[in-house]
Amino acid sequence: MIKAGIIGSTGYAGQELVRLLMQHKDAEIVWYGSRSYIDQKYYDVFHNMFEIVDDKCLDDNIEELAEKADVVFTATPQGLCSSLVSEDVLSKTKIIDLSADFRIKDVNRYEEWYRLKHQSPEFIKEAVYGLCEINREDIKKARLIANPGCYPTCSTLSIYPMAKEGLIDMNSIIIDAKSGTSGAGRGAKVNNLYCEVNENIKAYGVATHRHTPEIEDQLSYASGEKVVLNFTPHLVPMNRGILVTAYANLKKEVSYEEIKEIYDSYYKEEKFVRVLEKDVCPETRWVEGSNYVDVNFKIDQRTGRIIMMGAMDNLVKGAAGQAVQNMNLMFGLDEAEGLELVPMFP
Ligand SMILES: NC(=O)C1=CN([C@@H]2O[C@H](COP(=O)(O)OP(=O)(O)OC[C@H]3O[C@@H](n4cnc5c(N)ncnc54)[C@H](OP(=O)(O)O)[C@@H]3O)[C@@H](O)[C@H]2O)C=CC1
Ligand SMILES: CC(=O)N[C@@H](CCC(=O)OP(=O)(O)O)C(=O)O
Repeated sequence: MIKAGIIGSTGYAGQELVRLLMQHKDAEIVWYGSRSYIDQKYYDVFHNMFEIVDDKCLDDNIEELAEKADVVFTATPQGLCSSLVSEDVLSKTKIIDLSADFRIKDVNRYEEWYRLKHQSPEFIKEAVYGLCEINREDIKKARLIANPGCYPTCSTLSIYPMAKEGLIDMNSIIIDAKSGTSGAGRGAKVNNLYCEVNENIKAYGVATHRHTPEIEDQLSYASGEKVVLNFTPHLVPMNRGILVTAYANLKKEVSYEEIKEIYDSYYKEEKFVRVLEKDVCPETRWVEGSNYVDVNFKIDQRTGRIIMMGAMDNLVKGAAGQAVQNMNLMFGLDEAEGLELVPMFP
């Protein structure tokens, strides 16, 4: 049995990790970390866990946790994981960080976009970007995983085959994305109050969102070119879900069949990426509660652009599901263990 500790188990991403790990046949949770609920029963925070989890929340003692756990998930705000990582800790346990601390290889770029001083830049090089479909072999050998961001996961997987095949002008990409409110976390913020979010849709972080450099980096690695793009997220009045609609100029005339063959060749062996049938647009409701990313594309012959689309659950493939997928790879398990979740509807 893999012993798992979760720092930040009382947040939205953390509670989703608890839900998934409870159903994992090779893992058990040994540490329900919290900052605000120390010594309180976990089910007092999340009553869906009544008579399922009897443990109490514990503080974030990384030294003790590293001794107890084979893997530690940090589902905490930016900057916390980097303050905990050390050679001593990594010699005892593996870390899967759900925050952005180790996602961006250039520390200056991280500090500029996140307005934070990185606490352990010496580990950035070692950290593996945990986008399983792309970095699978490196993940298997890793001690420290930078679990990808939710928007970057959906955006990168939607665009990746076109970028890798050199079929689009990499400096013409515009990504329009939408997220449910759980993406903003459980902490109380005026912008996320019911009356602020309900019956409303708005853009935020326009031209400044912190996921921009992460998506640019991943698409640069894929295409071998330095990518600069526009990324505009929107907040929508639903609990879960991310929808990406991305636009790019095609470098040459291509047919639907050619591009479909390319998407299929990249993803036909990928359990969690579903390339939809012709003219079917991805919808968040068809992936909710599951680890699937649904992708598709449409060629607009009139404008010479391709429109690439993706939908996924921000808390599953966008956070906890992908983290468990990473854990499975790191421990030599079936990658899908604990993740064969059928999407829920309605
Ligand atoms: N929500 C999402 O869809 C996604 C989130 N992520 C990332 O996962 C991480 C967690 O996000 P999310 O669950 O949404 O956030 P929440 O605000 O819902 O939860 C944050 C968690 O971190 C704990 N925490 C907060 N501050 C500290 C601190 N200073 N020291 C220790 N623990 C602390 C909280 O503890 P307590 O409750 O006890 O105060 C809580 O358990 C973030 O880095 C986020 O970017 C990644 C992908 C998607
Ligand atoms: C709706 C909303 O606010 N979403 C968050 C992104 C989700 C998240 O927590 O970001 P990571 O994937 O980088 O960890 C945001 O825009 O900052």
